[in-house]
Amino acid sequence: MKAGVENAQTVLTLEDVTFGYGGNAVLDTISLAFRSGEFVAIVGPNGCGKSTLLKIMAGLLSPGHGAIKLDDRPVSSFSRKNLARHMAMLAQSNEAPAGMVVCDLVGMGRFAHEGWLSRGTARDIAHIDAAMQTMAVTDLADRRVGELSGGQLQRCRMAMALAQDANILLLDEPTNHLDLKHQYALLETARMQAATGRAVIAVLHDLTHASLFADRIILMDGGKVLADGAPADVLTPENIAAVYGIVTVAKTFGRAIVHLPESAVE
Ligand SMILES: Nc1ncnc2c1ncn2[C@@H]1O[C@H](COP(=O)(O)OP(=O)(O)OP(=O)(O)O)[C@@H](O)[C@H]1O
Repeated sequence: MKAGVENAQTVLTLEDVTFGYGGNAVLDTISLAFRSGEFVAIVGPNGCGKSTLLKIMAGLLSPGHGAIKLDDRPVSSFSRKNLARHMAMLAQSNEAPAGMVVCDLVGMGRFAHEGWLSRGTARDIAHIDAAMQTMAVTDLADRRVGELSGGQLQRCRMAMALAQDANILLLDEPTNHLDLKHQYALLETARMQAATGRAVIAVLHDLTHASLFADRIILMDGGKVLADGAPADVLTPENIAAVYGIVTVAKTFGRAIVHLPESAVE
């Protein structure tokens, strides 16, 4: 565990969660606990159930069996608005209202905090401004969403999630559409969010990024958790071969673990 999060508390738990779409089983008896102050990367091959797991955590899907608890209370017992005060999710889908201007899109992140008489308060505006600055989209504030590039939109959507000011951040492939600089900036932002005590749980495909930025990696395969722990313990060539079916050579650069195809290494 990182320095500074010794007092970390378990904020989200999954107990024996199973889920399937129709008759097709996707998640198989998954039990996990997430703590405040940790940045957890969920990795694994296409179709292994990562996004489904995130949607289950967010209460967007109900498990067939098992329980999901937020601060020891079933997620299903929270109203959507109350849940949004605790959890923000950056979904994989890039859909957003094309005619809306960026500052209003980011402002949608504040809906959980707004009451009938307290809409657009100074506090809301401060959170919106801070989130836009963090994601370097302030200069896009008056642009229409439909006119943005893919990367610009992704950064605005992340700003919306940050504006929500929730204790748990669920990020589904957050670096999608981003260039290298903005990929690193987003992952650094995610790490900083964890450093302030939030639980950050991100689905990532780039294992090097996961090793570089995450405190803990959950490796999934076929709807199950194959490994869960520190990056160096999870991202072994044995685990990569078992899950992705490729033979790799692992090189380390500081925290970063890079898996290169064995056939391409001299
Ligand atoms: N709405 C849906 N209806 C039916 N099947 C679905 C639905 N969404 C996902 N699936 C199936 O569930 C399985 C897990 O999908 P999921 O999106 O969770 O995987 P993933 O690990 O996030 O994949 P990727 O890395 O490709 O994004 C896949 O076989 C997928 O085809």
